[in-house]
Amino acid sequence: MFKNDYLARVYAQVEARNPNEPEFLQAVREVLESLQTLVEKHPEYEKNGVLERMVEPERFIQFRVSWVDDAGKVQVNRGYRVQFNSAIGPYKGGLRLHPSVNASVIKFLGFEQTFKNSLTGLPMGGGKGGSDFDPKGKSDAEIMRFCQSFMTELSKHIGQFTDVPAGDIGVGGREIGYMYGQYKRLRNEFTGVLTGKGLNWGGSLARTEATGYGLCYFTQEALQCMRSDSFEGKTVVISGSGNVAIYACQKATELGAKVVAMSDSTGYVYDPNGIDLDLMKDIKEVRRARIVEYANAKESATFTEGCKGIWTIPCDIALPCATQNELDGESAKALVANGCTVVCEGANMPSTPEAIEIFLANNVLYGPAKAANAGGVATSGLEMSQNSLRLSWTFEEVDERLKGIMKGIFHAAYDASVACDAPGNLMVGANVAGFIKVADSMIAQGIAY
Ligand SMILES: NC(=O)C1=CN([C@@H]2O[C@H](COP(=O)(O)OP(=O)(O)OC[C@H]3O[C@@H](n4cnc5c(N)ncnc54)[C@H](OP(=O)(O)O)[C@@H]3O)[C@@H](O)[C@H]2O)C=CC1
Ligand SMILES: O=C(O)CCC(=O)C(=O)O
Repeated sequence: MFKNDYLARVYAQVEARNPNEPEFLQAVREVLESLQTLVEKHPEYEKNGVLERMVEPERFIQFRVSWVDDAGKVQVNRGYRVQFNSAIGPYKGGLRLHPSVNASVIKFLGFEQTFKNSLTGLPMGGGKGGSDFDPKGKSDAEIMRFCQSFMTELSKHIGQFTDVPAGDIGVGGREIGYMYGQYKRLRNEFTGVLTGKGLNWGGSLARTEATGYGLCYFTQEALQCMRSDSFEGKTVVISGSGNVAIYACQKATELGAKVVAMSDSTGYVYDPNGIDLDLMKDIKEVRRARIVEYANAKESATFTEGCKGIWTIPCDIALPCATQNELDGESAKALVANGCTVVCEGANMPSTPEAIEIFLANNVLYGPAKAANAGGVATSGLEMSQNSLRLSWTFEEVDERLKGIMKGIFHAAYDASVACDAPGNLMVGANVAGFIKVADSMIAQGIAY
């Protein structure tokens, strides 16, 4: 509930304008609720209509993506790009290819991205895009034709100084390659218009690993500063088995933890001996197969259908790395009852508001997505820097910078939580710390920019 009239008014307007967009409303409500103390101390935000402007995307583009499947049949999907906020830099954020993609999902992601990018300390505004195209079961040739058609329209709206997309669910190195090739064909320019590029053509070392590694660096710093503890000896459960989940598993294991479960949209595998990451990578990154294959290949592992059950596995640390609202109140209660004391989010908005309430009420160290998973976009920012410099840094150099950025994000969120009378509440802290830089830049740039 809003104790502040200004925030209540802004939220009521967002609700009225976006009535069928539950994910977007959820993301906006969380941020506005976190800003109560700040806006009371800073009347300039209301005076300059900052919040009214911040909740409305600068631009929302929706377009037809037609392509021809392997049987010669015409298919039509819907493409999106939201250019949410450019106050502190060019729009920046991933592209998602998944049948669940719609305006609400794209807008919640773009809204969150604005604060996340601000937290990295790098000059990047917020954007996001994608399509309801389902890559599952499509041939390479179909993926290529879809990506080319998608980029034919998207290319009119992006550019290295305007908007720099990257990967998200369903978009990895293969898709970025097809899209980059099409952009180059259309524009005849070799620029850093996308990140997550291949290493031979302008990509950055460590971008593939960055979101998962960054999640663990953030969690490790939070554990150390708030609990005098670490990953060492901990049992970890990770949902998902895509880019973020795989590299979170790798880094958590390197830091001394045992990851005992991972999932995909069909179900989860439990391996009390610890996930065999080489096997998981072969199944997911090479064969693009279902996770049941892990249990088929590994005697120590079991497969259970359905995604939710993964949160009933006893663990010390839970890292949700699949998708939005995958962890609800019931799952949060199960985690707490089984002794879980740390939840840090690799996915965007994976915990429902009920789940977050349960974590906070039970003193769970809760690391919200826009802080904890910012390592991916931060390293995309480092890819942009390298492209501008016409240089490539070593893996170690990028990884060191990533580590520094993740530690910095934890401290910015923690310090802001203290300043807002909510010490240790990293959700409030991340929202406030991310907000201030964007809000002050919007004021500095005037209203009609
Ligand atoms: N890639 C990046 O750099 C960043 C990603 N993120 C966020 O991390 C999350 C994962 O992204 P990423 O690893 O890149 O994506 P991938 O496509 O590589 O993997 C996604 C994983 O999540 C599972 N998943 C996706 N949708 C659902 C669903 N509706 N229900 C259950 N499981 C689902 C997938 O299972 P299946 O294969 O069966 O669909 C897969 O295991 C997303 O929330 C994304 O926005 C955040 C910051 C940066
Ligand atoms: O690397 C990027 O630009 C975007 C990463 C992303 O989509 C995210 O942070 O959610």
